[in-house]
Amino acid sequence: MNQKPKVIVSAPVPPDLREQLAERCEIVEVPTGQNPAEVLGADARATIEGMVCTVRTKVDQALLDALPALKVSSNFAVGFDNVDLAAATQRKVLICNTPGVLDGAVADVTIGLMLCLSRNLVAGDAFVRSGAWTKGAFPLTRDIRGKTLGLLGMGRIGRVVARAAQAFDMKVIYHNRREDPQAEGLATYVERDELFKSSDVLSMHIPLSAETRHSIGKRELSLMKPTAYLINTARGPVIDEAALIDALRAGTIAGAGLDVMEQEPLPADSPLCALPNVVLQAHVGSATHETRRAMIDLAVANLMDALSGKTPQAMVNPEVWQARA
Ligand SMILES: O=CC(=O)O
Repeated sequence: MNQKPKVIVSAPVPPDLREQLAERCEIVEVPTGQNPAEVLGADARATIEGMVCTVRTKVDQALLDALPALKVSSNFAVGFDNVDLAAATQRKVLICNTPGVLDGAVADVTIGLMLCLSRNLVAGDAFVRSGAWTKGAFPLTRDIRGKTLGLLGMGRIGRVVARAAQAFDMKVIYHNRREDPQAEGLATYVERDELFKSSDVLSMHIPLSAETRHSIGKRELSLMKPTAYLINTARGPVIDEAALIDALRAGTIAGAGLDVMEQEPLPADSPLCALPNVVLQAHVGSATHETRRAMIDLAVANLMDALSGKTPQAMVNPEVWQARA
């Protein structure tokens, strides 16, 4: 009888799914976010063929060196900025992720942040609770209806946000590396600077990479309208946070809604926490019971498929798979 392949589980896999995985693989537990190279001894690591992990696991050169038999690493996330993709591809380690199943949940948080900012809903809650309402009316806010929503990045999530914005009668514009035929009828392509200049609400839907890190800085922020809001549900480091804090303090832009930051978890002494024109969330774009279940189902299916020779549904570096065939 063939031995079951050994896999690291370093993600919240629910018991029923864990049972299915255990029928096909030998599970080696690594607490979520801990480095398998530090948790496991060299003997245990030597025969690991697969891994399912969160973005808190850095799949870098050092970890790849520590897992010499690794064939597949399956991210419990759509983002894969935790992975040194060039190193993984060079070592023929297949990287999988969870696109598609979280688009609606992330889009919902994007729209939620937009409404919180434009209608000042978070401050409104505090206003009522504190009794301030008994002393006077809450200040007027701003409509989003008829305004322009700009999307930087027009992938799956951007398209769901664009569709949702139609229900608010918003004009949607976008900028991508190239014009996207799938955006036709949903949003109008504009040049990058035009996106910053024309948006009343500007939302980030780009992945984090060497190219996009700090790609929104002082220059981009200075192009924006002083009445505009910036929303980030993608990855914190795509924005130069120091420049954003300066812009928020100076009133270069009206406010920001951030589900992601440069440092996560965000410490309470971050200047962001002291800014009244910011709405913060704890990186919860995909954090619903339904969506997280769909994500872990897909992440584990990707892992089991890759180890059993079946083409996984979602591969980040499919060239590794093709080269194996
Ligand atoms: O941030 C969440 C993800 O990348 O899935």
